[in-house]
Amino acid sequence: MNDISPLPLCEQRNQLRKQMRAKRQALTLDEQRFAAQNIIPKSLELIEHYAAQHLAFYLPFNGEISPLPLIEKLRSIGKKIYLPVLHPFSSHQLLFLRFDDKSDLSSNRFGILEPKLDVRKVLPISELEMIFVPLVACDTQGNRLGMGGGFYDRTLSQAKHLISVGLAHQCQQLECLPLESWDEPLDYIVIGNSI
Ligand SMILES: Nc1nc2c(c(=O)[nH]1)N(C=O)[C@@H](CNc1ccc(C(=O)N[C@@H](CCC(=O)O)C(=O)O)cc1)CN2
Ligand SMILES: Nc1ncnc2c1ncn2[C@@H]1O[C@H](COP(=O)(O)OP(=O)(O)OP(=O)(O)O)[C@@H](O)[C@H]1O
Repeated sequence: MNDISPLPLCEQRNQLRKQMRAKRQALTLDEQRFAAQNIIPKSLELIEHYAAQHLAFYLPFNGEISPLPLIEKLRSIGKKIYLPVLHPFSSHQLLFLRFDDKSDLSSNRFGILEPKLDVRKVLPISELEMIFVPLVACDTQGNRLGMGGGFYDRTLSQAKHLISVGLAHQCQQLECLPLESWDEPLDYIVIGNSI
């Protein structure tokens, strides 16, 4: 007998993750460069709209859209930039550390660069104003599928004051994502259009 039962939700999400990770990794260097520039005007508009000074970003890996040209621009106009660091004791929690010219970086257990842990550089999350998040896929309602660790869902559920902005390649946006009860929708998604 054929099994026609639908895949469990977590399996559907894992399959989608795999497909969507492959799509962003297939982008060419030129497409990546174009997209990283393309997100700048809309992101600046949002930041100025909220007059935000303390902004969290991420360092790109695995084909994620790069916020680095945007970060450079923001630093040149005096904004304070923070990056996520895996919490050393509290599993699946993130700390946010100041990122400036003097930041020492090292790879975390996923191979993502992050500032070396230094308690003097940690910003309490209550003082962050906006958070720009990476994603594997998003939908037109602002829902997000990430790498599967639940790091950003936990952060967003603990900091309701944060204005959250997803950064995505065009090929990462779908009509509708399969959602779980703990998923935290984003306030905005900025799409980096392709060439
Ligand atoms: N650039 C960036 N930084 C980020 C995130 C992110 O998605 N992008 N995160 C967002 O949460 C956190 C890290 N979360 C991650 C969760 C899973 C994997 C990952 O590669 N998982 C592998 C299994 C690897 C293993 O278990 O060792 C996989 O799924 O293939 C990477 C990052 C914090 N920093
Ligand atoms: N607010 C929360 N509190 C506790 N556990 C949570 C919370 N949010 C998510 N989780 C747990 O995290 C795990 C992964 O969640 P999910 O697959 O949605 O991660 P993701 O959003 O893709 O990952 P990430 O945010 O790290 O990119 C799930 O097992 C879920 O139960």
